[in-house]
Amino acid sequence: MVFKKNCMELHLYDSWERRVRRFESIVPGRAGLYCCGPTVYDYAHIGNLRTYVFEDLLRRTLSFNHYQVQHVVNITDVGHLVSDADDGEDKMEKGSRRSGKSAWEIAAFYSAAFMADFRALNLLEPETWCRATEYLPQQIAFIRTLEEKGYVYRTEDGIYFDTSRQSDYGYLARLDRDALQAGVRVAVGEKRSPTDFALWKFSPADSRRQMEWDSPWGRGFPGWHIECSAMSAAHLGSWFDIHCGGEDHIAVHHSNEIAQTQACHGTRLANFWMHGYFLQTGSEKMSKSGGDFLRLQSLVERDIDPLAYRYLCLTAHYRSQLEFSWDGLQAAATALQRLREAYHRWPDGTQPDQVFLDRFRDAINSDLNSSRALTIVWELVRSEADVVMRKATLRVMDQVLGLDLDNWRPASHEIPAAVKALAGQRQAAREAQQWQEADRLRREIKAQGFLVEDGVSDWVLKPDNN
Ligand SMILES: Nc1ncnc2c1ncn2[C@@H]1O[C@H](COP(=O)(O)OP(=O)(O)OP(=O)(O)O)[C@@H](O)[C@H]1O
Ligand SMILES: [Zn+2]
Repeated sequence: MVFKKNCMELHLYDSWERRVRRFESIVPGRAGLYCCGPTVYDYAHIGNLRTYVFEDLLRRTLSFNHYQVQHVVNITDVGHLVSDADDGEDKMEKGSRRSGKSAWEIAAFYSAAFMADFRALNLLEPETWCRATEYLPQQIAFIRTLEEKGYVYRTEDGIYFDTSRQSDYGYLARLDRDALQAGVRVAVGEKRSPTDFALWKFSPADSRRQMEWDSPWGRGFPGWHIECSAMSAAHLGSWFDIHCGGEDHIAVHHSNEIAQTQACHGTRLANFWMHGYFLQTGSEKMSKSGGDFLRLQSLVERDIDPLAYRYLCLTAHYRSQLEFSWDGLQAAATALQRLREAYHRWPDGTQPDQVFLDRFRDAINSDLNSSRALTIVWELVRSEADVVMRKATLRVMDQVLGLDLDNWRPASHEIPAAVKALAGQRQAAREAQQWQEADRLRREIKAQGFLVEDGVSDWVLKPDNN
């Protein structure tokens, strides 16, 4: 798994070939990057966000290697069903029932929440965000071409892609189709093969969906996989540089994107397929469906800077699973704090240390070895190199790591223990309904330069800036 060759040139792991190979862009100097985006029926959890941190690291590394990156991220706001086998409810309609809001309202709400997380993690804004519901004509045209080429069939509930037409279907996942096919019952109105997938699903005959459109095959909605093939091709063409997602996409979503693109355009869509591995809780993938998940906001509520989570992600290689623990996160927060303090102690300079920078480039160009890159960062920080040079070097490295060192400001007021003690006394006075004493303590806290605010079950202290 570890890639040892000296690779000042960028080398990346390609899931299609299952090896690390040299990255060369299709158009010199430019790199097209498509990343499967969130299904906006709920908040993103920090597992989802780990994948976007990996993709951001990739994007920054491409820029570091002087590629002009065209980065496209989709928003899945229709068609992602609860089950990968094309059964069950659309996650958006399910989210709508849960919240009592319309599917359109929750799509807008959770897209905005996702983008707030994106910014909090200092992820670079993609050139293009694209929503599946805004690309219906492209998806329908795609399915029509597949139909004309004889790749589809109709069942009672939709239009399906016939995977038996492709001898190498599922190559990305090295799928054993014969084993899958064995023992499968074939019935009228059902899929012909377990690997076949929906391109278009019909609205139920007896009820209306919130999100549905007319099509040549009947009223309904597009399948999840067609959206990514259609939108990536719309923005990057049907043969572009890199397509990313989480490891769970290899077996179904990306295998299906490749199958339908091969059938429609004769390409496997992207030259490199790259996958971020899971954030785990216990031995399980952190997942929304599992219910037990942490949001970025859950960390903020515990006073943990979102960038500490970014740092934690960088400590592990993107192709290894990362076990979440609060201790690990706290250690990342401490390391980030020390890095920030060192950086801000040093005077500004413009001349980086070339030897350290070359070692850093070598690490990051070795299939994004971010943990090795961080080790080099700390060697630099603890080195004897001139501090002005150290700062200039760290500034360049941070363009890749994205820890936003430049914009961090030391807190102007640490809250003194004596003020915290006064706030505790005031809380006790309030609980005893001694309102005058509570007010007196509030004034005393204010005299020391702090404001105390009452939360639902606790109090919060803030510097009094007036
Ligand atoms: N635990 C995880 N760790 C890392 N990446 C993940 C994890 N779970 C999902 N992802 C990735 O997050 C991205 C967004 O996925 P999406 O919003 O569709 O959520 P999802 O896969 O439906 O999540 P869940 O399975 O938790 O319901 C995808 O690239 C997916 O592969
Ligand atoms: Zn996708």
